Amino acid sequence: MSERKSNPDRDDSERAFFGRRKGHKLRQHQAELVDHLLPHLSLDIEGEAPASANEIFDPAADDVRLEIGFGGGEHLAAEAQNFTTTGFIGCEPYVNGMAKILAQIEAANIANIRLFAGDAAELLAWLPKASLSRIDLIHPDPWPKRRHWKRRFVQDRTIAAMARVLKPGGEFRFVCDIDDYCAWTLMHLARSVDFVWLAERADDFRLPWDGYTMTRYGRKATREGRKAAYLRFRRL
Ligand SMILES: C[S@@+](CC[C@H](N)C(=O)[O-])C[C@H]1O[C@@H](n2cnc3c(N)ncnc32)[C@H](O)[C@@H]1O
Repeated sequence: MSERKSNPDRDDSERAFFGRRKGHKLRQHQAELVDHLLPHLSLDIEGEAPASANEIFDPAADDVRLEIGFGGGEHLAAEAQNFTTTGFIGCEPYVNGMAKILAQIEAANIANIRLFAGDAAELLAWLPKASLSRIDLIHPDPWPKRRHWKRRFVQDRTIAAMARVLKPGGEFRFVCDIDDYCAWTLMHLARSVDFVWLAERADDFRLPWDGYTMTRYGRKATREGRKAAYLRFRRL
C-alpha cells in the first residue's frame, strides 16, 4: 500500500488515505483498456462537477449510485447490469481492480458505469450535494490495529461527506466480516444526526439484501469461517 500525499484541505489526523494503487503487472489487453477505455469513463474531478450527478451519464441516468473500493468489480458490474437506467460510479485506486472492471464493461457492453481511480473522500468532496441515491462500501480494508484505525474509511468526516451527497431517503450500505469494524461503523453512524440504522431484527443485518452479489473478499471471508454483517443506514 502506498501513502497518498497529504491534501492541504483535509485534516489527515482525522482520516488518512492508504489505498492500494499498484499490484501485479497488467496483461497486455488490460493495459490497453486502462490506456484507452479508462480515459473515456473517468471522472475528472479537477473540473467543476455538473449541477446534477445524473448528467454524468449519457443518456442522463434516472438516479446515481456510488460503490467505494469495488475491488474486482463483481458487485458493481452486476448492479449496473441489473439496473440499466441507474448510473453507477465506481471508485477504486487499485489499478488491477480498474483493469478488471474495464474488462467486464467491455465484455458485457455496460454503458452506465463511470470510474474514479483515486480516494473516495476526494470524489465525495467533488460530487454535487444531494445527488446520490445510494453508497455501497463492501468489505473495506479493515485496519485491525488500534494505531491504524484512523486509516479506516468510516470516520465522522467521511460520514458527513456521504451525508452531504446522499439524497434524503438515500442509503449508505456497509458490508464487513470484521466484527470490530462493524461495531466501529455502528458507533460512528449512531452519533451522526444524518443517518438512521434500518435493522429491525437480526436477520436484517446477518443476511445479505435481495439480489446481493457476493464479492471476492466476501467469498474469502466465508472460506475462512467469518460471517459478514450487512448494515443499511438511511439518510434522514
Ligand atoms: C478489502 S478490499 C475489498 C474489495 C471489494 N469491495 C470486495 O469486497 O472484494 C478494499 C478495497 O478498497 C479500496 N480502497 C481503500 N481505500 C479506499 C479509498 N479511500 N477510496 C476508494 N477505495 C479504497 C482498496 O484499494 C481495495 O480494493
